[in-house]
Amino acid sequence: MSKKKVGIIGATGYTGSELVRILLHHPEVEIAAITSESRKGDRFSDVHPFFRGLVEMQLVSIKDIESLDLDVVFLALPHGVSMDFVKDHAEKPYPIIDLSGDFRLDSAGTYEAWYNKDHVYPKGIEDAAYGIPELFREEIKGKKLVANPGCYPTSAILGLAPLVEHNMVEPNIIVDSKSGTTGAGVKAKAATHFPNVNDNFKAYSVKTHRHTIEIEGTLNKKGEEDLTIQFTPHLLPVDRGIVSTIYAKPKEGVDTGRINEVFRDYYKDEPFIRLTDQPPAIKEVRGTNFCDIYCTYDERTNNFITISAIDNLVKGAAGQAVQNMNLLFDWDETAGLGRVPMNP
Ligand SMILES: NC(=O)C1=CN([C@@H]2O[C@H](COP(=O)(O)OP(=O)(O)OC[C@H]3O[C@@H](n4cnc5c(N)ncnc54)[C@H](OP(=O)(O)O)[C@@H]3O)[C@@H](O)[C@H]2O)C=CC1
Ligand SMILES: CC(=O)N[C@@H](CCC(=O)OP(=O)(O)O)C(=O)O
Repeated sequence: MSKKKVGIIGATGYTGSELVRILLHHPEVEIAAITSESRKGDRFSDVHPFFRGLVEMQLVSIKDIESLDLDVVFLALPHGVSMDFVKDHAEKPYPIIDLSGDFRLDSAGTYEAWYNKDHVYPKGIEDAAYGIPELFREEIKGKKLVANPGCYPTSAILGLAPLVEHNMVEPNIIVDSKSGTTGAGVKAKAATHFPNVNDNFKAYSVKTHRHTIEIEGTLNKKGEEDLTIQFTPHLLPVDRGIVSTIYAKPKEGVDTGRINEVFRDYYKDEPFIRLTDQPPAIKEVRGTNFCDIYCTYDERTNNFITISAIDNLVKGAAGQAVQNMNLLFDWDETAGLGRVPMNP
């Protein structure tokens, strides 16, 4: 069987180059096009020198992909830009896996409220499946459009889903997350400038981060009552990795001693979820599609505590996108993703 042809749109950024890194060793695909508007005509390895001798192909413009007969397209574009692409290419035969936030929420109104931007293609929101395979495997299969989740939401949702789906927790939940700076993208900005991040640590977007609604909206599809998430992101002085620490009160009458059994059962056949007996570390998942989760109950404070760790560029973005592609094509879900974490 010939390999499927993949297009990667927006590959001068971090998730685009991470997609190339993963797909280079995927047994079922060949990379047919890598696009950039700002660097078209340059070699991919000129933009990302760590690919020298490995990927020497030329970057092309989005308008050049039409002649290539692609089988699947990944969008590694900023939100607000992806939706234009999806609108213009909705009738093409290939499925699109969008890494931006443009199709993750439940309506154009919700999007406009949290992103301060008009949505140009609300039909895409109706058509898209939310791409966390562990929770929405059946909905993702056969879709033309997958809304790949945000990095913080991936870590929070996977750390909470078993408790929410088993109706074990009160609806007010605290999610306290810390991310490496690649989460902010490749463009230079003051917030991620070396002296502002190095040897430093701070919270940002308190009460207002757009991932709050993504976490709430997604978990509400799984639970019996609507949740309110107090989500606070923090910036870590590391390049990649996210740890989320989650606090939830058990519902009256819940058998709190069952928490480990509930998580074990919920994730029993999941190749990328590893339940840990101590709090996980970002270096234990670095470069991989794993989400490591620790869960416990604190009798003194009457809190469930779960702690999850992912690599924001892999399970939080490109790796999960490849996992979604594997589902769409009915391939082994782990194809191309079998890596050992890079530690130290
Ligand atoms: N970084 C992360 O950890 C995660 C990111 N995401 C999402 O994935 C998408 C890609 O993220 P990431 O790779 O970090 O982003 P980057 O900012 O690193 O890269 C975005 C790419 O999009 C292209 N682009 C096209 N049009 C525009 C435009 N108008 N403004 C800016 N860039 C443009 C650029 O390439 P060129 O101009 O050369 O064509 C650029 O390389 C985003 O929507 C992000 O929110 C999701 C989960 C995690
Ligand atoms: C550290 C950092 O800045 N992280 C980004 C989130 C990255 C991500 O997942 O973004 P999307 O939902 O836009 O895809 C932020 O807080 O905006």
